[in-house]
Amino acid sequence: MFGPQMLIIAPRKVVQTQNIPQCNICLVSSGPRTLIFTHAPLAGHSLLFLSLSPSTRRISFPVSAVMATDSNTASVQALVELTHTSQMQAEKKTDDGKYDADAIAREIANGVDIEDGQPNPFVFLLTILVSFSGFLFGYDTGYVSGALVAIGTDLGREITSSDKEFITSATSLGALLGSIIAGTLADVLGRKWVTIGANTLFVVGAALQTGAHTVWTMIGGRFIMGWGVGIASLIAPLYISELAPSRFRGRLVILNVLAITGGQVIAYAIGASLQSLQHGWRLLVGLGIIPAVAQMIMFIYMPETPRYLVRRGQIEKARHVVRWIYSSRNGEVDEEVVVKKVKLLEIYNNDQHPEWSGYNRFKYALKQLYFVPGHFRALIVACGLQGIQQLCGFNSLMYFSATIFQVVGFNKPTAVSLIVAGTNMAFTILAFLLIDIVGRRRILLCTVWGMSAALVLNAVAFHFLPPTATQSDPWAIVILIAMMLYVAFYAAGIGNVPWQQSELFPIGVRGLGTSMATATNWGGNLIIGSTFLTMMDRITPSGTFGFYAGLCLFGEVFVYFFYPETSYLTLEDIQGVLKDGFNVKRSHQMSQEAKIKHRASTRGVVSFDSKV
Ligand SMILES: O[C@H]1[C@H](O)[C@@H](O)[C@H](O)[C@@H](O)[C@H]1O
Repeated sequence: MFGPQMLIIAPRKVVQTQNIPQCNICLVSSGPRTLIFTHAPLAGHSLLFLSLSPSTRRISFPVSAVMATDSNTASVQALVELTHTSQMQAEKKTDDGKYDADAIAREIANGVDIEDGQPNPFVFLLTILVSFSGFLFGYDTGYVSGALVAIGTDLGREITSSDKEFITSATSLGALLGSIIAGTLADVLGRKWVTIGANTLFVVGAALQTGAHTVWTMIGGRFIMGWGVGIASLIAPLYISELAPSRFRGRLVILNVLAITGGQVIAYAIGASLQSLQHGWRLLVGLGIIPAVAQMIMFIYMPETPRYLVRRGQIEKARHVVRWIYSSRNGEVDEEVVVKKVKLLEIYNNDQHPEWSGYNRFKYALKQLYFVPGHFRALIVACGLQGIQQLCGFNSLMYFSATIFQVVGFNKPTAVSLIVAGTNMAFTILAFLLIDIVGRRRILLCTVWGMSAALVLNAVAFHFLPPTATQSDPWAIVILIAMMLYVAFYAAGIGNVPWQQSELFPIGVRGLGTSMATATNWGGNLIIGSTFLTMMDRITPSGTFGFYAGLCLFGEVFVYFFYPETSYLTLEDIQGVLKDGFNVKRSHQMSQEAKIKHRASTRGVVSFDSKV
């Protein structure tokens, strides 16, 4: 039962208060949480408490004070409206003038987070459609190794090693540039139209390569396609995380990574099967046009994300999308809950300067990103994780595993590479199953050290590998096992967690912040892709893998000190966590609380916070 004895709640720190006499309410902000106190004496109890913390807004009780906090008037206004609705509900009286306990219970139940319900299958469908971008990212970065060995003299002459390097890195360079502008474009044009634009680049780039008869046309095609890859690699996780209910967000973002790794496996497999077909590589490249066109057409009918719509002041449209996302399987949805959800989005995502030009917005966001401590912390975490993902050296395997396995003495190096790509995909599925249950931080802490250990084993095995080794040499087998262990640890953790990057940034700087992080990813990719073979040559394979092992250890330390737990927290909660520090401990506690609450509420028990 719901009783006042459950309401022992006190804000730890009142940051700022402000009177809103006409509304008779009080908002008190304590760290990432905002508490609202309203004036509505309830059957002998003087306190009504409504916690608006995104993770705890499920309680409503009377209070006597009238104060408010928030320098943002629009936010306060939205909170005020929200409180009014709740207050009116809570004040329902029975015929004899007493407060209606059932009505109050209903109000409390109404306070149960919209996020606790089952999202509509439509969310999964949208995620799958968005993940076509991930597939294209994987396919287009994956097919190059197969295409390079099959091109022969089709580009007018025998291609040299440096041609190969240019053809490979043109995409990484294009992706780096594309990712730099993608975030700002997404903020100005919207997530949907930028995705459609990326598809156009995929199609133009692939068409150019398919019909290429010179090395430079091929490089040009790869470069244009690279812009599409860079933009898509940012937009897809951004779109998904702005759309997903918080407790599914991790998994839904991983669906996109699964599509990346799936695209890589398919590109490897098609590449291997078309190897003996004359001009087969043209078909391999051209096939990439099909998913790009399909996604382009489907995206015309896709909605924008509710957070973007709210930011643009399109509230009715935002409600419409929220209705879709949270309606039950038979299409029912509680309208009041929808209104509340959109109001909450307004509080955190409202655009304070709708009249600003794109340039002014960019300038303002840039300043905010670097000078608002919470935003800058988000940037450090997002870029740090993306840097670790690439500098751990994984893509040297993706791009050159066939070469490595050839050196080791395997007869069918391309087939062995397919094992690497397959392991990558299989363990991404494991991450998909575990991420929201285990948590992003814990999954990284458990896997990054494993990558380091596997790399050390690899380095040792290379050291003892005889120069004339064959695939039956024990050290060759150790190398294969070490590589697979390394890939498994990578795919279960750092291969996908950095793509959760959008959740770290508030909407005002989300586009720019994710751009910087994605550019860090592609910058790292470019560095690894263009130095790996030289490093193997200059400092030996053992030195190269030993170096990557050291970088992984550094990554483990970074995660330990700087990466807060974000699973089960709403995007708005996460930004609160980073406001006054990295708050690793607090985030862990909040995440646990949110998880427990979710479990309690899905079992029909309403749980209350005793600590705020
Ligand atoms: O998350 C992806 C995935 O791990 C891919 O396999 C890898 O090639 C990409 O670089 C990475 O961003």
